[in-house]
Amino acid sequence: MNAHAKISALIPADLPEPSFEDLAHLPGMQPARVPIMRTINFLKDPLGRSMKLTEQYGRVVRRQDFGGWGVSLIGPEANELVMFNKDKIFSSSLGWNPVLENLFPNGLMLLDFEEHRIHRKTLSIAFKTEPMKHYLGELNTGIVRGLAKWPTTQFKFYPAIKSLTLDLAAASFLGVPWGPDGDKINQAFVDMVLASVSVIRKPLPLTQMRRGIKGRAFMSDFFGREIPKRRGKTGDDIFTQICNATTEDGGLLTDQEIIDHMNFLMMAAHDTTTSSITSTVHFLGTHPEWQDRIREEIMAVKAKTGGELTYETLGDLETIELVFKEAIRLIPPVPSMPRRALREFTFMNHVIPAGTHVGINPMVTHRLPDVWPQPEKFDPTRFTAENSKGRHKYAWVPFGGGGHMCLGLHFAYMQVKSFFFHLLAENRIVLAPEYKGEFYMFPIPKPKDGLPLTIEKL
Ligand code: HEM
Repeated sequence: MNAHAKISALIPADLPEPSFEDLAHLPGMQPARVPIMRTINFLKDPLGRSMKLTEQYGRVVRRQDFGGWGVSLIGPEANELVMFNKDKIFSSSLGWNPVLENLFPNGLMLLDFEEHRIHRKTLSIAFKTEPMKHYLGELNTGIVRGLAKWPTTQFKFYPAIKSLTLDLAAASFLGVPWGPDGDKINQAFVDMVLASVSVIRKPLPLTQMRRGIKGRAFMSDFFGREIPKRRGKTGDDIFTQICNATTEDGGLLTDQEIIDHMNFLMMAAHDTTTSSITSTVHFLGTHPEWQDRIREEIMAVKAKTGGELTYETLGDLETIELVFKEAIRLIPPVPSMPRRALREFTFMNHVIPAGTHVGINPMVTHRLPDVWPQPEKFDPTRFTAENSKGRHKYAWVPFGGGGHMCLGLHFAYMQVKSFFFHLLAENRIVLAPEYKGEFYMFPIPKPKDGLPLTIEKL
């Protein structure tokens, strides 16, 4: 496989960039006098603004965000059309590249169609049962060690979990503790992630993008030096698995491909897991009765296994799964997903031209009242088998769907279960009385105040 991408043969070279006039027949925004103000206002309240647009215009909305024109498609049917992508109309590569290409070029999510399929199949080896069992062991050990270091008085949860998930990644992704280079790797990685969501997209001096690009160079160098040590070796960490993964034609990935995949994987895993654990903790704090129900299941697992969380007992922790699903319904870690239409298509009787930037929006779909009665209410029982009957398959899409559905989904569930298993067995999460947490909902949700709380020993 060629190291550098590689626009899929299905992507026309002369794809137009639709203007307001090209989209004028669609419901939605009029051109703003000062477009940057529109972006600023959107960033102030992404959820409120997006909900309002849907109430005002419906499920196909012409939008002017971040300077350009595009279309938001809302609802389960839209999600299915775009994510399932039966007719290969939508390019993920052309959707995500403007956001991520500088820092995470050729990451799996930035590939399309056949090329994507081949790489996805190759990487899947790292998420099979045997390596997953090993990761669980690493997660259990790392979480117990990490929790022991947390204060017994009030502290900000968000920075603490962010640092813990990064430590956990060292063991399960790289198979080593961060070591002497640890702080530098940590910083390089944090810089890359921050740059990927920074407003200034050019690597000008003193910008986050410049720091991110430097971080990428550092990480690429780190992975590049490590690859020869991993090839031909056995190892249960994701990196070693990928260094030895074979493609359909029996070959190994090139060094550059491994570097690109590792950089992307760590980014895809880190902030999303941090965000989702944080929102779950937030809702468990505001609804403590769910902590007790989860604890009962934890105790049952402990009684069964002699105290451990084993791979085989993950399925017994059903309640944490319900709570987690409800938390990421309300606060999806990836609130919207970009694509670009390669051909003209029709949705809900609206003809949408080739080249259009198309956004699908879990943040809004997850709050549609016809799909989710009393959408603002935190109610994990929505996800019991009984209550899920008849719900559209694409109504709940925090992990996406179709060909690009999150490859780390089971890893994420496992990490979340391991975290709460160890946290709640002997502790409870306590928020200040009357605490009302608020989240920045975009680009990756996080609490505005860092989520101050106390972990109280029972
Ligand atoms: C709660 C945690 C997570 C959430 C909510 C999440 C969400 C998502 C979403 C929405 C996508 C699809 C984006 C699109 O279609 O445009 C995605 C893709 C992906 N995620 Fe995750 N993710 C999470 C954790 C992880 C973890 C832990 C890993 C790795 C261990 C991971 C690896 C990936 C990869 C490789 C892709 C690209 C898949 C492809 O394009 O085929 N994610 N994730």
